[in-house]
Amino acid sequence: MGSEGKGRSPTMICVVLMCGSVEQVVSEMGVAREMGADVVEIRLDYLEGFQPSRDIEFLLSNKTLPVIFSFRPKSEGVQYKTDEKTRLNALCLAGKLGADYIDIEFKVASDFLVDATRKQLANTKIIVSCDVNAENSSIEDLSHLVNGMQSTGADIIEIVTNATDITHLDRIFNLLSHSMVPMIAYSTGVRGLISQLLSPKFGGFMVYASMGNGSVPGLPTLDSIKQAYKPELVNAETKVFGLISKPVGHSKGPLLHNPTFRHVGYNGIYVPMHVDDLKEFFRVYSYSDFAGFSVGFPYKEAIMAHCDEIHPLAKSIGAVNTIIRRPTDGKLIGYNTDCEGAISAIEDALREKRCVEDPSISSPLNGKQFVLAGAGGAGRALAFGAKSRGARVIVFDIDYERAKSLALSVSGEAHCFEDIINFHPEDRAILANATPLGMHPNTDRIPVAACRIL
Ligand SMILES: O=C1C[C@@](O)(C(=O)O)C[C@@H](O)[C@@H]1O
Repeated sequence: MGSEGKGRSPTMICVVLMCGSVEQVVSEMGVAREMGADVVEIRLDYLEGFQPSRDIEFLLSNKTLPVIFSFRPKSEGVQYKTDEKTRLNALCLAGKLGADYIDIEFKVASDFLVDATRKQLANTKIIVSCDVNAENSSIEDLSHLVNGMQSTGADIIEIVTNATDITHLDRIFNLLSHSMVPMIAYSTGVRGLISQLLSPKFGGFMVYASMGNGSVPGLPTLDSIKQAYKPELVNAETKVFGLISKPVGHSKGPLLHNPTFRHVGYNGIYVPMHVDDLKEFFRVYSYSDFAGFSVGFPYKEAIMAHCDEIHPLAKSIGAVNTIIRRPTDGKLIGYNTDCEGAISAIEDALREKRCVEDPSISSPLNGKQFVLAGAGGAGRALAFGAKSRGARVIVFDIDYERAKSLALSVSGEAHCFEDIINFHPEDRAILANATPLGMHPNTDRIPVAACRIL
C-alpha cells in the first residue's frame, strides 16, 4: 500500500511556531528556512497582546516562507483565550491580507466559508482540520468524515488522531493513500511518530515538525526529519524497516540505517516503532511494504513466537533481534546478529588494547572470565557468543531463575543480582552490561556502580 494518487506533489515539511511575539516568529521562520522547512504554521493564539491587523500585516510583510495561520479556539487549551468572533475575524483578515494558508476547524468551517468569505479568500488555501479519536473510528467512519470535511469547500483536509497504539496508524495510512484531495493525517507522540515519518510514502500533503526546543510536544524535530529521514527521498515504493521496541527513543538505529540505505542506493526508510502488542502489530502491518525489523528491549525473546522461521543460531540462543520478511512468500524469518556483533566488537577492543596473552589462540576471549549482567534477550546472545569463544560465563540477573537457566545453557555460573556488589572478578575479566540500566536518558547508570570490577 503506497500512495495511489498519481502526480501528487512532494510532501512538505511544516514547522509549527508557537512564539510570544511577532519578532520571534520572524526570527524562528528564518532559522526554519535555513534548516530546510517548506512552510511554517503560525499559532496566533500564542502571540502576547495580539492585535490582528498590526501583527498579521507585520508577519506577512516579513515572511521568508509560505505561512499557515491558525488560531485555536478556547476549548483547545490555547495560550491566550479570545472570543470566537475575534478569532474568526482574525483568520479571515489573514486570508484577505494574503496568507498562503488558513487552518480552520471542521466544526466552524462551513459557517466560516460561506460564499462571501470564500470569494474574499480566493488566493488562500483553506486547511480544514479535525481531531479524531483513532481508537474508536473505523475506516468507514473516517471516510465519511473526510467527505463531510471536503464538502465545506476545503482545499486541504487535516485529520489529527490520538493514537494510543501504533496499529491505529494503519487507518491513517489507508486514508492518505486513497485520498483524492490533498490530505494531512497524523498522530502525535511516540506512538504516532511513524504517521509523520511515513506520510510521504502514503502521499501526505504535509508533515509537521518542531524546532527542537521542546516548544511543540509530540512532534519530531525538523533536524531529525531532515537529517535522518529525508522525506524528499521517500515515495510509494519505499520499503519500510523499523525498530520494534518499547521504549524506542534511545536507539541510534535511524541514524545508522537511513544513511546506509542512501549510501548503497536502496529505497528504504528505517523508523522507530513503539510497539505495545506484538501480535496486533504483525496482524496489522502484514503487508510487504513493511519489509524488515530490528527487535529491541523487551521483545527479543517474545518475538520468536511471531516468526514463521528462525535461523538455527537464533534458535539455540533463544533470542531474535532481526527479522526479514522474505519477499518470495512474505514469511517472517528471525535472526540473531547480536551474538556476532557484540562478541566481535569485544574481541576487536581486546586486540586493540593488546589484552591478548597468546596470539596463537583464535579468540582473545578464550579462557577469560565473562561476567554478564542481564539474562534477557541481549544477555543470552552475549552468553552464547562468549561460551563459543571459550570464555567462562558468570550470569547475574534480578530474576535468579532466569540467570540459572541461562547459566545452565552455557555451562556457566548463576548469581543473584544483589551479589554483584561483592563479587570479586578475576584479573582481566570482561564485564558485559545487558540490562536496561544505562539506556538513554540515564546513560550514566551502570549495574555495578559500587563494584570493585571498576
Ligand atoms: O540491541 C540492539 C539495539 C537495538 O535494539 C536498538 O536499540 O537500536 C536494535 C537491535 O536490533 C539490536 O539488537
